[in-house]
Amino acid sequence: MDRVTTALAAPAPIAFLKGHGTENDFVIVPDPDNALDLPPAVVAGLCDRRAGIGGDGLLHVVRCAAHPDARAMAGEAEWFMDYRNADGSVAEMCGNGVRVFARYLQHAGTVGSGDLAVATRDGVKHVHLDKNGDVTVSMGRAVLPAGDVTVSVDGRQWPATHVNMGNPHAVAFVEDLAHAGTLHDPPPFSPASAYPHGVNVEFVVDRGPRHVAMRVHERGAAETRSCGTGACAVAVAAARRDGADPAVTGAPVTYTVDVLGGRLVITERPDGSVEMTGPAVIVAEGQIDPSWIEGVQNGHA
Ligand SMILES: N[C@@H](CCC[C@H](N)C(=O)O)C(=O)O
Repeated sequence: MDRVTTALAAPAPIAFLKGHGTENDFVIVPDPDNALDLPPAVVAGLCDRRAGIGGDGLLHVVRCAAHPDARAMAGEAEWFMDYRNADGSVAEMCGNGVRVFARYLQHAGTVGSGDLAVATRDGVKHVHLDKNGDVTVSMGRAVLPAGDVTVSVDGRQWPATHVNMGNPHAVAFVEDLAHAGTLHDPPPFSPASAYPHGVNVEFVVDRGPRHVAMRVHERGAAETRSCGTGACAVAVAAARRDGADPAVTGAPVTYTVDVLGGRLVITERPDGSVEMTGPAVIVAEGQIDPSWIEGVQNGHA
C-alpha cells in the first residue's frame, strides 16, 4: 500500500522593517489587511532590545478599511498607523512614528514624494514627504488643560505644563538636563488625578532665543532619544512661558527643539495648528520567524 505523506505547511515568515526619527526607533510591521494578531506580549517581545528586534515602539501598517479603529477615516486616508508602545500598550499618537510611517510607505513604493494623509487614533494627520529630505507633519492643535501639575525626580520637584498633543505630556523647565537623573522609572507626578492614563514627561532647558533642548521619559517605554509629540508640547509650553501666542499676535512662532537623537523644528500657527519637521530613516528589512512569535505567546521565547 502506498504511504501518503501529508506535509504540514510551515507558517509564513512575517516581514518587518526597522526605522527611526531622531533616534526614536520603531519596528515596522506591514500588514495591509490586518491579518496579524499582535497582542501586547508579542509587541513587547518584538521591541525588546535583547530578546527581540528592539524599538521604542511598533508601527503596525494597516489599511484604514481593514481596522475597526480606523474604518471611519477610510474616506480621508488609506493607511492607519496602529501605534504601540514598547511595553505593548496602545498610544493615541506618535510624532516621530508618523514621519517614519510615511517614509516606509514611500520606501515601499506605495506613495511618492509630496503630500499624504495618515490616519492615527488622534485623527488624520497630513504629512509632506521630501524625496530624501525631511518630513513635515501637521500635528493638529495643542490643548493646555488648566490646573497645576508637578513632576519630581530624586527628591527635586518642578511645576509642569500640562499639554495634550493627542497624547498627554507634562513639560517641566529645569536648570540642567542632568537633574532628570537616569530616568529609568516614570517620574512621579502630582496630583495623581492629572493623568489617569499615565503621561510622557519632558525636561527642558534653554539653549538660546526660541531654541530649547529636552529629555523625555515616554509612557509605555522609558527614556527615549526623542519624542515628536513631546517636542511639540515643549515648543508650545516654551512659547506660552515666553509670552508668545500665535492666536493672539497672528504671527507663527517657531522653536528649534534639540533632543538626544537630533533636532526637530516646530511651528505653531495663528489657527493653533502645530507643524513638526524632522528626519525619518528606514534602516533595515527582515523577516520574523513565526515560531519565535509562537514561543513569545506561549511564554517561552
Ligand atoms: N515617541 C512618540 C510618542 C509615543 C507614544 C507615547 N509613548 C505615549 O504613550 O503617549 C512621539 O514621537 O511622539
